[in-house]
Amino acid sequence: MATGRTHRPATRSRGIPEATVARLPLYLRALTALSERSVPTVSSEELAAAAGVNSAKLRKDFSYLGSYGTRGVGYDVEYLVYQISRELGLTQDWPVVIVGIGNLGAALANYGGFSARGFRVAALIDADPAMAGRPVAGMPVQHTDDLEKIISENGVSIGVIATPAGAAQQVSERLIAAGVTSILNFAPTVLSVPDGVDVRKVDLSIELQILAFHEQRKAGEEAAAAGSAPAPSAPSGDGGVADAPGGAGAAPVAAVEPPAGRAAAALRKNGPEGEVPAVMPA
Ligand SMILES: NC(=O)c1ccc[n+]([C@@H]2O[C@H](COP(=O)([O-])OP(=O)(O)OC[C@H]3O[C@@H](n4cnc5c(N)ncnc54)[C@H](O)[C@@H]3O)[C@@H](O)[C@H]2O)c1
Repeated sequence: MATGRTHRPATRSRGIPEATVARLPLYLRALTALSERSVPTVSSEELAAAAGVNSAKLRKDFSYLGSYGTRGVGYDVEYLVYQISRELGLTQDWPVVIVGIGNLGAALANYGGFSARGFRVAALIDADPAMAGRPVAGMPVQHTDDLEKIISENGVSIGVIATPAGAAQQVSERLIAAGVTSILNFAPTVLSVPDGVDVRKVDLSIELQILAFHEQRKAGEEAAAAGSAPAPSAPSGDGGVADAPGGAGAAPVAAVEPPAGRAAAALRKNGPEGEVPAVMPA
């Protein structure tokens, strides 16, 4: 697909694995809470527990950052906050646009957590002419006619899509042609994007389906333990998703139809590290 722009390759700095990158925000959230309580150092066990990650994995992840901690003391909280923020690119301001200012888009625009983490909402964009100029979260909604101009004037590289599913592909193509290279997609559809464009997908209904799967399995196990019925067979291992931040483990257990046509092509194109749910397992 011609995009009118050369995209940077989707590689990670210093070869940090994608799964590690996906856990860095979990560590950062836990470290920020410690920093707010003026805790100076933290052990790998404490931090792993606070982040909901296994401590051996945490130590391995931090080794990619060149951070090994001090025996008997642990990790310096402030320095780790800085290191992880730098690795995630959070030491700079990232302007983002939100496209589709309905229920979800307006809620996202009102969410204070973006700016607290260095993401400045540069513009709110909607296709409904009746929305144009209407204030949402203190900003006037702008019409999609001006999308390209808004992206270029604000130097936006991250776009959030909160439109109906049917509009999302076309919106993504316009965003990308205008210069956006990362998309957070809330619409329940698989986006087909060129190489070099990163897509993260948030789908709460898929998360609920995964929980439903676990509820069903637990109910079967309880019934089996009570001797009233055999437990239904379940995939072996730890339940599939808990160890796979970034969502690579989420899709196989979700009760969804296999994707067809363009969606399947996009999945093949993006590969396992491509368009993946952005919701982290707890
Ligand atoms: N990922 C999740 O967990 C999650 C949760 C809730 C909703 N959603 C999805 O988010 C999307 C928005 O949901 P909602 O409840 O806010 O819907 P909504 O109908 O309230 O809002 C959609 C908005 O998109 C605008 N729009 C439509 N086509 C557009 C286009 N081409 N360009 C720009 N704007 C356009 C509409 O004018 C409207 O204001 C839906 O796809 C929904 O399925 C996802």
